[in-house]
Amino acid sequence: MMKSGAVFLVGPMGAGKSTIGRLLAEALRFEFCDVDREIEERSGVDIPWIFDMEGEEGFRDREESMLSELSDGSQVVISTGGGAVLRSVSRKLMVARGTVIYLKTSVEEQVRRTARDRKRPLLQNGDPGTTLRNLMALREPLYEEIADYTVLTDNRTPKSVVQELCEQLGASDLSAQY
Ligand SMILES: Nc1ncnc2c1ncn2[C@@H]1O[C@H](COP(=O)(O)OP(=O)(O)O)[C@@H](O)[C@H]1O
Ligand SMILES: O=C(O)C1=C[C@@H](OP(=O)(O)O)[C@@H](O)[C@H](O)C1
Ligand SMILES: [Mg+2]
Repeated sequence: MMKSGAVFLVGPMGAGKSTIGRLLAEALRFEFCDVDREIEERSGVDIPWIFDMEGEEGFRDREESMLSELSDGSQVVISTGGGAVLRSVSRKLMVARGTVIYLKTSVEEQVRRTARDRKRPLLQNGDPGTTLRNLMALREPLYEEIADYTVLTDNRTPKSVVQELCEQLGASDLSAQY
């Protein structure tokens, strides 16, 4: 069942957080926010630019404060970026403010889904498979630590993931219409 407050999607790059967040919000008739897109829209610069000019820690500062600002309400689905769980302040905030869903995805699938995208600075140097495997080793314990629900996304359409989420959240009537 859903706690009161927001619904947070966490998981690695390519898990489908941005895609599934939008669809889940439609199905639940909630608002939708993507932390990365909000940062870009409000600052007028893109994420690669922020990483270049301010470094990863500069981006993490922006991410932490945007997550806090966006999640101060209910009936909202919030898609985070893959590294949002790195800050303990953000992990505590998500646990306190709502329901956390971990979209679990194999590294092989993450590689396939991110292959054509040049907008993820952490994947622009070196072998993406190696990078994603190393990031998962560090981050998966953090996703697992805060998740209320874990859903596997390999070999599934976004629609089928959304359907399962609606059922887990106790909104299966809406997922049926959807
Ligand atoms: N369940 C899925 N099955 C197949 N492709 C998916 C699935 N979820 C997302 N995708 C695709 O993978 C890519 C990355 O998805 P995205 O939502 O940006 O992931 P994230 O926000 O977790 O990094 C997009 O091209 C999207 O269309
Ligand atoms: O894993 C990460 O550290 C990042 C993931 C990206 O979001 P997605 O997970 O939506 O790709 C974005 O926040 C930034 O490029 C950093
Ligand atoms: Mg995303």
